[in-house]
Amino acid sequence: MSPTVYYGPLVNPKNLHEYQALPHALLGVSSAGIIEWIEPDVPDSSVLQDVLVKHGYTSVEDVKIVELRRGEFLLPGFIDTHTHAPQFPNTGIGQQYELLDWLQNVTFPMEAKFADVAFARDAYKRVVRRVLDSGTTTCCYYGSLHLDATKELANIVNDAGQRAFVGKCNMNRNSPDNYVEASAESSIADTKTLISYINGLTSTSSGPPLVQPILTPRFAISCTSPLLSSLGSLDPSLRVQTHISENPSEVAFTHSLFPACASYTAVYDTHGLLRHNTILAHGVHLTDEELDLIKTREAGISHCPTSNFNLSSGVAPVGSWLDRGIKVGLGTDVSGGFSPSILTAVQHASIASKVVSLNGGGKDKGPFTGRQLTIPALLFLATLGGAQVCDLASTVGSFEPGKAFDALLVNTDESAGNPGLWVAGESSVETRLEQFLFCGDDRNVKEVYVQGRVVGGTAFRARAS
Ligand SMILES: O=c1[nH]c(=O)c2nc[nH]c2[nH]1
Ligand SMILES: [Zn+2]
Repeated sequence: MSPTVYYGPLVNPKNLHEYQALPHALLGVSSAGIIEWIEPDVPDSSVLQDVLVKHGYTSVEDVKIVELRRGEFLLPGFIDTHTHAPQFPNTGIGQQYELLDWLQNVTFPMEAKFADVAFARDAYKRVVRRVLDSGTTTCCYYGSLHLDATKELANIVNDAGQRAFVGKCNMNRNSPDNYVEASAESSIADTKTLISYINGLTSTSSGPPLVQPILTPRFAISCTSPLLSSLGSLDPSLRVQTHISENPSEVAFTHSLFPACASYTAVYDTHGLLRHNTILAHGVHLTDEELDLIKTREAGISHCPTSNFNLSSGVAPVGSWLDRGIKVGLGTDVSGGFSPSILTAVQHASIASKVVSLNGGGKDKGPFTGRQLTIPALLFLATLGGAQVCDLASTVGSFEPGKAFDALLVNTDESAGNPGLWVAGESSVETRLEQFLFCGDDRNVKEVYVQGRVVGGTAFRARAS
């Protein structure tokens, strides 16, 4: 890969309160896919040569220059902090159920099919392509409980060049006979085998491996205490993903299974699974004491609003989490959620925050509690917030020298094939971003870059076909 310089509009999240919108930016990416420098304002392309010389190139010939066209802008890639690869074939069905019935009637039967590795391979190829083309450059994947199928998922993600965490479910109780692990010991043995396998994959890009293993206790209900303890005593540098406090019946069942634990959160904490690299999906019904514990342990929460609406789980008080300083990202949670796109999660996160706001209360507790999420906050959750939750904020989530170039080239021009929604003429970068977040879809995702390499998007697909 040659060094590349991108020239044109760029959107860069900074924090929950602000983002940069630069109409004429220059961004230099090394041949290893690392951002080397950003020039925020180069309105006149005639000075391009001077700027390049300043950054060590002797001439324009030394680099590939990608000049963005009308309606295009660069955005850091989306980070999906929670989804289930083996549930994609179920997308869009089952919304009549709440969580526990949905698991029994819809989800476990589908996941059980992933015992068949050929079936898994076929499904996972399509899953990973769809997720990448939706603009997700980093994804936290739950696999099924099957070792071989989850190895296939890791292979496919690695071959596709996506940055990802891949885990196989640990679940040795309260699951159907045809979809349960035989014992805590066999669950741990398979988990260790998967970790070694993923750590042994050869990365398709330069730099650190894009695919990493992640511990995946499905949720407390499906794991015995010995299984949770064994997982908690594996290498603490391993990330953990699990579900928490999604639905009232789930919370009550969890309390009945772990009567000695003060709370659902305490179940994970007492088993060594609540730590700075833990991703907790949902958290809709967490108490103040639990939120304090999550903050103390520096764990993060994956907010999955599409799923929370779809399975009638509730409306998460995300603003109060943000005011407490808890790390928050977005998750699609397919197929509890019915869309693989973080854009849908952004839209539903906005609506969920408006529902919380309409219900009133708590506005005096901080800038986010009880208020609707702003565009800077929504953008942050979809990018940098997700990176923090994944313990990857020094690598991805925004455009900064030293970070990987994980990015989207967004096309909001009429020609993208999602026409009629965009303000005609020369609208500002801010307007285009807001319209993309609320009306955009994968037709507007022209190129998807992971570590500088194009791995998805409409133009990528057109070139491949
Ligand atoms: O949204 C969810 N999806 C799942 O597959 C699941 N398993 C436990 N809890 C869960 N919640
Ligand atoms: Zn989930």
